Amino acid sequence: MAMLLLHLHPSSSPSLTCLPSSQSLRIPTQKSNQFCSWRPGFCKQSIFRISCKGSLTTRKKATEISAKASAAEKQGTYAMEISEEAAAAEKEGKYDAIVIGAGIGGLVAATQLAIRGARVLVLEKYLIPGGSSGYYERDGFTFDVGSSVMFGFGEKGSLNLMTRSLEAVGKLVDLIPDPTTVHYHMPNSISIRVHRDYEHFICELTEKFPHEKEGIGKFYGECWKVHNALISLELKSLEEPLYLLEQFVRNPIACLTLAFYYPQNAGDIARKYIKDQNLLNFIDAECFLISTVRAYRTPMINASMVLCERHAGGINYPVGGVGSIAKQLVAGLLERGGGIKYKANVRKIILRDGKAVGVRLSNGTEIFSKKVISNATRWDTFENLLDQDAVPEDEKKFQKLYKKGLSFLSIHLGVNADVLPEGTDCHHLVLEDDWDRMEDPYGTIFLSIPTVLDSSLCPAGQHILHIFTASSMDDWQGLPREEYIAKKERIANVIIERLEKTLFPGLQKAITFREVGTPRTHKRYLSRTDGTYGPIPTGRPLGLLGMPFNKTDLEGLYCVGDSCFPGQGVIAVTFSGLERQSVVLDKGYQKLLSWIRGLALNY
Ligand SMILES: NC(=O)c1ccc[n+]([C@@H]2O[C@H](COP(=O)([O-])OP(=O)(O)OC[C@H]3O[C@@H](n4cnc5c(N)ncnc54)[C@H](O)[C@@H]3O)[C@@H](O)[C@H]2O)c1
Ligand SMILES: CC(C)=CCC/C(C)=C/C=C/C(C)=C/C=C/C(C)=C/C=C/C=C(C)/C=C/C=C(C)/C=C/C=C(\C)CCC=C(C)C
Repeated sequence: MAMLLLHLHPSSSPSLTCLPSSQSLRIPTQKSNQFCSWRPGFCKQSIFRISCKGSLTTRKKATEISAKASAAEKQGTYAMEISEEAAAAEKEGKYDAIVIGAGIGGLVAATQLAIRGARVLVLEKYLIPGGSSGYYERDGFTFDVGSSVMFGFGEKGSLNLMTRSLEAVGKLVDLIPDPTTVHYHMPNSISIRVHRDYEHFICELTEKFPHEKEGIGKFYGECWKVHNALISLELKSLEEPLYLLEQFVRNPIACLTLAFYYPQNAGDIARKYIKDQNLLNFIDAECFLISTVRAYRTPMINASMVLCERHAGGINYPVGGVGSIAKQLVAGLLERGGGIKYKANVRKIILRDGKAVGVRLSNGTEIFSKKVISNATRWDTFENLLDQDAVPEDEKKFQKLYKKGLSFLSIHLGVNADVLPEGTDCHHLVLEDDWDRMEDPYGTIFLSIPTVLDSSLCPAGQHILHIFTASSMDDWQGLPREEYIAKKERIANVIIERLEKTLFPGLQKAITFREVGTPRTHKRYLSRTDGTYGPIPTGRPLGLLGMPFNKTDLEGLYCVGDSCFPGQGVIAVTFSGLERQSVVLDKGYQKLLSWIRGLALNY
């Protein structure tokens, strides 16, 4: 293949059936600022199934493959899944593409290539797919490794990227709609639920800040403007000039709207309309949840996508845990002739005449391909997998604009079910008394309780509490083993005590299972340098302007994942996997994009 062709399958509008039937989703527009007209009864917890166009046989085969993979994994033999086509390609040394890493970004890129007939091999260092969106099993509990708030499974618009990526390989996952995206527990006793129903949420927020009713409407209204523009486009890579041209011709208003907001940040727009410092802090928390920085450093396009899509497509939890998404993508990849090898640690990207032509594994094996796609972070890709003299100038630009965000301390708990009050929400953000601690290590606590939606993830009469909070690798390096373990338990206890005080009296005593991970754990199992959660801007960014796309300045080397446009988040890395590369106007257009990114550097 002289070029990579990656884009969404054209036949991609899934049909959604709600079991039992509930009201259909309403997508508010920016005009919809009618507060307090919300009525209860909307979308009770029901499982809905995304039905795919794939044939029954394909789906049956897929289920069998997933079951086989799960069984192999349990027996510890899940080292390699490779189709006959991929095995033949390996023998002939003829892969079209090697993907380093089976995170969601890597798997989406691999499957999108495979459906276009490319011979693809994914190389994953760990034992199972998914990376941060993986899972692990202990004592009857299925824990999500990281991600748990799932966008991209919506019914309408073009942002249902998860559904469409799965559907492209004939796969489906059963979903449980989350009626509340997140329950905020913030300083000054601010307790706010982000209901799936937009008006219900706006109503609750306005009740807390009645004097800011107009500002609230205007800020969120401007977010809807961006969201409406986003959903009206066919979403593909902005690196494809002909696609962009086509979108501009078809929908000039939407494209101009996006171009207008492209270099802007959510915080500046919020400050145009809102004066109350508590409310501005709350909007910072809304952005922090998705970008781990405050609103003035969060691109307006990303903020709008999240703040609106949670009400439009909604947040939906995959039955069986977040890990089922990666399992299904792998099954689809295998059916489309691709392959995946686990415990395959890529040590170097092999360059010939400045061009990426393959990879070398830690056991010395060399595998060659026409293109290499890295799902490792850009730091890992350019600092570890390539020699320093090979790092292109454009990467240095990226490293000036973005730095590694903090890592996480994560606590996975099993608890007796009766410690949770009735009606407890699935996701919580807790910062009790000081807004200034929001971005600090151990400041804000993220809490996810997936078992309030899917009780199959734990033994009867129990719940899972997945708690995480920012933590720096510097805090954990060079400690002797015993000190390391003691420190883990000490800090975890403080976090658990805070939750006991704020949300769940009696929590300590209700714990039946407990496992604590640190930035060292993240680094080890996710192979992310310093265990970083993802890139954050070094200063005040020009919105999304500085974010690099997939193509790198090294011929044959592409990146996907959260250090590519549009950034952190499972739906964002899915977008990053939907690359399409055309040779038409390629070089000149790439130069133009690089020049645009340069503007962010000079700002
Ligand atoms: N880390 C968390 O706790 C957490 C929590 C919530 C959400 N998330 C989201 O998950 C997203 C990350 O997705 P992603 O697709 O960018 O990446 P990822 O980190 O999920 O996956 C990358 C994969 O590449 C593998 N890998 C890395 N280097 C390798 C090498 N040299 N050889 C072989 N395999 C290698 C890793 O083992 C991992 O499986 C982030 O955007 C983040 O928002 C993460
Ligand atoms: C040429 C140029 C440059 C331009 C032109 C103009 C235009 C046309 C433009 C366009 C654009 C576009 C298309 C864009 C797109 C974008 C997108 C898609 C975006 C997306 C984003 C997403 C995101 C950001 C997401 C995120 C999420 C997240 C991160 C999440 C998270 C979560 C968590 C952390 C959870 C936790 C919580 C608790 C537990 C509480």
